[in-house]
Amino acid sequence: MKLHKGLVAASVEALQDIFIKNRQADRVVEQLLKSNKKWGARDRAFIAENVYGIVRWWRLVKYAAQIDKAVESDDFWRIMGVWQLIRPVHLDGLEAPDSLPEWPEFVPINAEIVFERYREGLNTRKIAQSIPDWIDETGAAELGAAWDAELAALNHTAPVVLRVNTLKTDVSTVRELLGADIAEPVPSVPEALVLKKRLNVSGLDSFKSGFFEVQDAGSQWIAPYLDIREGMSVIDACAGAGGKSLHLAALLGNTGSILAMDIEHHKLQELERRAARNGVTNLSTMLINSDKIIENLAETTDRLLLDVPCSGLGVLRRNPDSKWKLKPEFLDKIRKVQAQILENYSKMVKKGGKMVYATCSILPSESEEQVRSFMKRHQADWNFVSEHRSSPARDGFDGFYMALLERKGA
Ligand SMILES: C[S@@+](CC[C@H](N)C(=O)[O-])C[C@H]1O[C@@H](n2cnc3c(N)ncnc32)[C@H](O)[C@@H]1O
Repeated sequence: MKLHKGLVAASVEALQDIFIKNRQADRVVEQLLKSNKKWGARDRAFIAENVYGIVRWWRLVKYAAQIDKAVESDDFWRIMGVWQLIRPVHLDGLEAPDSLPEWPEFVPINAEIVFERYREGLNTRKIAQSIPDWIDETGAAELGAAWDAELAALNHTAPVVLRVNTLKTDVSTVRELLGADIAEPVPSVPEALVLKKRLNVSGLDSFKSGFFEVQDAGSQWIAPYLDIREGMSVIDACAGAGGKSLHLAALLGNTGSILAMDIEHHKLQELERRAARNGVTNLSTMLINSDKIIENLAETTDRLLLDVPCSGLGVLRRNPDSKWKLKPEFLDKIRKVQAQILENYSKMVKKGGKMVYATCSILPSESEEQVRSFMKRHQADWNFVSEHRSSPARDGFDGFYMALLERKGA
């Protein structure tokens, strides 16, 4: 494939935004594509594939390029050139291109040395799988032998998965609208359709009409895990922009009530917009801006979802830049927040009611161990019912954890 210098330069700039200005990769790519409306589908695919590819394989490609810390624009051009050489071998197993274009920016690249370094890098897991030392060590310590496969699976490109909104339509109608060859059902996830071809789904009329939301298949296991029945009161206490609140509303068939809460106002505003599009009529939102808010809701709800803030180490397929931005101190801090949320928010459940504690982390220290430690303190008050995980390696889904607990004594 012939390289187009304008697209390469735009990708280089995007990488600088991500790694120097610390901006989020998906926002950077989205903004770049939006501000270049003349680019065709192939140009857009080039930008997305190269920027995400390099972010995902950042450590390996830097190793092959012999760059320790990318600082100057020259470093990013070199990384981009080296990626053009190794990408076909690394991702598709194809023959590498013979040479790069003779652009001045690529002059320092020696393909022979690049491939020597690339092959050498593949011998060390943290370089081969492009992961910071501390995450590799934490993953190995917590997951043991399972870490290898999970880490490799977390480096795959995630498919686009839709959750059909049963308040408005059904799976076969959406499948027909999108094309049966494009949208395929996912065994064991009844409302999910996985796209076999990249589509700009948010531009489709069926999306604007609220027929579906984009939501990973593993994430779609969480709302049903709460064991809800029509007419129940449900609190989604870490609702964010409401991926799971909307699913809960659909499972309730717009009966009962959902109270969606979060500490961030703008997320709840986005949730309200999405709820209107989805035809949800049983949901209200509440900002958590003091401890009193939670205290005042003591023993008021039949079901509680705690989809707590976490490291996001289960969703690296979708957010590969987060592995470079995550710090050990954040992980320590967020584990304390998770324990506090579980301790304080669980009081909102009525006696005889149920709650689900969920994370999008593959680390037991944020998931199973938090629940074990809660259960140790609250054996008199709570029963542990069950727990489940979606595994990138086993299921091909993002890595989610969910545990169902029941409050004793009705
Ligand atoms: C994993 S995200 C939620 C994702 C959301 N449930 C969904 O399905 O789209 C965790 C959320 O918890 C919120 N959060 C962080 N600290 C919180 C706290 N102390 N109480 C309630 N929510 C909190 C964050 O703002 C974030 O939106």
